[in-house]
Amino acid sequence: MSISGDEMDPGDGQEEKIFVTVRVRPLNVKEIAKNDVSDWECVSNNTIIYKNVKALTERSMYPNAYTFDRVYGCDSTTRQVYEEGVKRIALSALNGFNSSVFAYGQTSSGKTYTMTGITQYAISDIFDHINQQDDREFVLKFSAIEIYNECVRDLLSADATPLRLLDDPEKGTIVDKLTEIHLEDWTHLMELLAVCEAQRKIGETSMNEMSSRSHQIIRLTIESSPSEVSGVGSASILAATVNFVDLAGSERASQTNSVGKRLKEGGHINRSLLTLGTVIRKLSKEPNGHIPYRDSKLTRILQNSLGGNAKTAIVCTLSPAHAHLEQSRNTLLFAVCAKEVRTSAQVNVVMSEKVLVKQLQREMARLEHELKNMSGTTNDSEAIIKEKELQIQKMEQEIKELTQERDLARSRLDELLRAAGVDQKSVPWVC
Ligand SMILES: Nc1ncnc2c1ncn2[C@@H]1O[C@H](COP(=O)(O)OP(=O)(O)OP(=O)(O)O)[C@@H](O)[C@H]1O
Repeated sequence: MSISGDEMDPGDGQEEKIFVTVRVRPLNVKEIAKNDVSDWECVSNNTIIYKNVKALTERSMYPNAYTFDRVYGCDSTTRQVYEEGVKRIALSALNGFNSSVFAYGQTSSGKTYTMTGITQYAISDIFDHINQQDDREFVLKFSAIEIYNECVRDLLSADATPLRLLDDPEKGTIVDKLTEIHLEDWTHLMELLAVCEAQRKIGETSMNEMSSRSHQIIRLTIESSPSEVSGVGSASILAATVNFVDLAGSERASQTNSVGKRLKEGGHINRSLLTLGTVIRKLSKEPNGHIPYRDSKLTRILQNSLGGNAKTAIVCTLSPAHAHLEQSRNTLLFAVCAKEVRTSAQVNVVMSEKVLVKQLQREMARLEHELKNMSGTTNDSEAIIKEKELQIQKMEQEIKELTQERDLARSRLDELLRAAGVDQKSVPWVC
């Protein structure tokens, strides 16, 4: 697989908007059984409209048409959602840009369904790309984080002790002691994803038998360095991460009939999503003002993806059912704000000690060479000066001799004039 310029948009350090898409899933069996109807229609590649005619005649504070980078109706495939924009963002990590792909939406709207496909398509493309490159060597590292009830957990560790978040002046927020596993191949990926799935907190609610009760971040770190055959031209080492974020779904306790444990989870989920919504809204309206990233673990961990050094795509998922109109509108409002948010991704170049030593050695050799050339030039100049000095001495000697000869000639002339009795003053050429 080759990555074309279109797919691997460089744009180092340039601001760009978050790529926002909306995907509507089909009505599910329960919704059909309740004779619910579909409220939404994608009328073009990027416009989705509210099609409930009765409501159109009512005065509504909500818009009835929304435009995004792409919209996908209920007959769309995850492959389409991936190929038409999300892929470009995800694969930019191969070129050293941090990137993130999020799924956001109410519970049971299709976030996990969409993100599972996107994660696998993207990592499959990353493997293909790596296999076709012989001028660079790649190392892939896999890690997985879960945020459950505001606690951060390592999905690759049997130890459920919450992990601490630390502030790194260069990298931003980092998850302390997070397991990173060297990813070998496709089979290895499938094993790791299965471990994450088994570890992730899933519970049954009345809206989704397999509801994700936590936020999940699958993180792939891609490091690449010039291979032996590539020569010195491309000496940089690139390191970037791509995050695949499957958020827990926003929900109303009344709709999910939550009590006890599920209600508590729902409270945490909604609070962190509220912070995410506030962060996105503030970034879209006053990006230079105070952004409350630190109000939730989710926004702290994803700070770079939301307004910093990253390329970001958000897939907002909707249930089409009329029963979920309010939630769908909230999701669309989130999406409207998200499309105004700008990030500015930079190529992340790192130096290994080996490369650093090599570069210093090269620089020293260059300086030594320059020094030698300079001392060569100095020697030449000294020789020229010496030669000139000799010439000057010779000329001074000649002047001295000529002056002596002139004086001798004058005195002889005086003698001759005196002997001839000629008055010297009457001879004009005798001074
Ligand atoms: N586009 C789609 N086409 C067909 N089925 C879908 C689609 N999206 C979701 N589904 C189905 O709908 C159900 C709910 O989807 P999913 O679990 O992905 O929702 P979710 O948004 O992740 O929910 P939660 O927030 O509760 O975890 C699943 O059975 C899934 O297979």
